[in-house]
Amino acid sequence: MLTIEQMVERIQPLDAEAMEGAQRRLDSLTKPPGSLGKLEDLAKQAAGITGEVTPDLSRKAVIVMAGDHGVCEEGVSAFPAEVTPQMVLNFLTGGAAVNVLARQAGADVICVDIGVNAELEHPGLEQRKIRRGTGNIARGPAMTRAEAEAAVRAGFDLVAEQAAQGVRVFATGEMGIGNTTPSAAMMVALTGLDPDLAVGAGTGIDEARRRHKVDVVRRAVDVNAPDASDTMDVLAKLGGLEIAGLVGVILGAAAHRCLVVVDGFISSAAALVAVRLAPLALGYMVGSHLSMEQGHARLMEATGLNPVLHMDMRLGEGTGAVLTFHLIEASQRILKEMATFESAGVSNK
Ligand SMILES: O=C(O)c1ccc[n+]([C@@H]2O[C@H](COP(=O)([O-])O)[C@@H](O)[C@H]2O)c1
Ligand SMILES: Cc1cc2nc[nH]c2cc1C
Repeated sequence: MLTIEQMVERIQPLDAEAMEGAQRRLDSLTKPPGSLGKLEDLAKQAAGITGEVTPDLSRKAVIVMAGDHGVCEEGVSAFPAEVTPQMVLNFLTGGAAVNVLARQAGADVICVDIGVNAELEHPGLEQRKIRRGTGNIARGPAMTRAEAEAAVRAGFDLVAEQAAQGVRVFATGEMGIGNTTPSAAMMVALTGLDPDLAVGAGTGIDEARRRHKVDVVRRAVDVNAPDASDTMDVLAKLGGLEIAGLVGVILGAAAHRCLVVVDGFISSAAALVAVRLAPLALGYMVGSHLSMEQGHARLMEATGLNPVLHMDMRLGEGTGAVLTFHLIEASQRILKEMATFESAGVSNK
């Protein structure tokens, strides 16, 4: 059983030699140097991550972590908490948005019950429940430190299993009614940002309810008084089980030299925790889209991620990250299929 420190120690810097090889290959292709912009960055990053200039990135998976939130009793979401287990069944029968987009991208959907407040049974469900939902963060801690560590470990171990089966590209997905509240609370605790700028409309609350949610976030940070220099303390006191699970997914992907595409607001809160625990993990992450959730741009900036897509989405589930799989595939095809100046007989300057 790995400790958080042992997971972090397994993360190595990107392979500079492979990145230089990818740069040389890109510069030999029939285009002005750098003219494919972020597609070139993605190709170089994939080389640095895998250690190969033209890696096999055909196996892709989105890991959808599901968990419930005690803070829902404060009236912070536009939807009732029952939607979390209901949507888990929808993921398992293939009817959710992420299922559709993953089918199109040729990616597996792995649905994980890490903290749903219901007993769920389905042959396709990854059962890794730590507890049935978190405590209400407006009144006390979300979970114990041991529970937070167990949830991180669950995500790390799942990625280890998938990487052993050949998956090289992961997307972070989540489902949890109420989870924009703990995400905003963690962001406030870790960055010192004004809660009014971190709290957004989530599933679609009106401005009066958003102001109430700002107050709930303020109370959560005051009541729990997490130590901002102790990232696991912030995660345990203010986080969520699916958020902690995604921290493990990100650390696991980095430790196993896989790409991990970070989805929207909640996934980015997990990414911020992951970079605070393991700064080297940032090199393994790919920013996907800029969510409509207020605070996402600042959260990505605090994490060091850049969004490649601006699609006005705010669904979660990993939908924006799975869309970004197409751009990763595009960058690989450029590396592998374009003619070189030499092969095509095109003058290079
Ligand atoms: O990914 C995002 O940027 C995002 C923004 C707003 C809402 N969500 C999703 O909506 C749920 C959380 O919203 P809420 O209002 O219940 O806190 C949860 O299931 C998330 O997957 C996701
Ligand atoms: C229906 C529904 C689907 C979702 N998927 C992710 N968060 C969600 C929230 C709701 C309410």
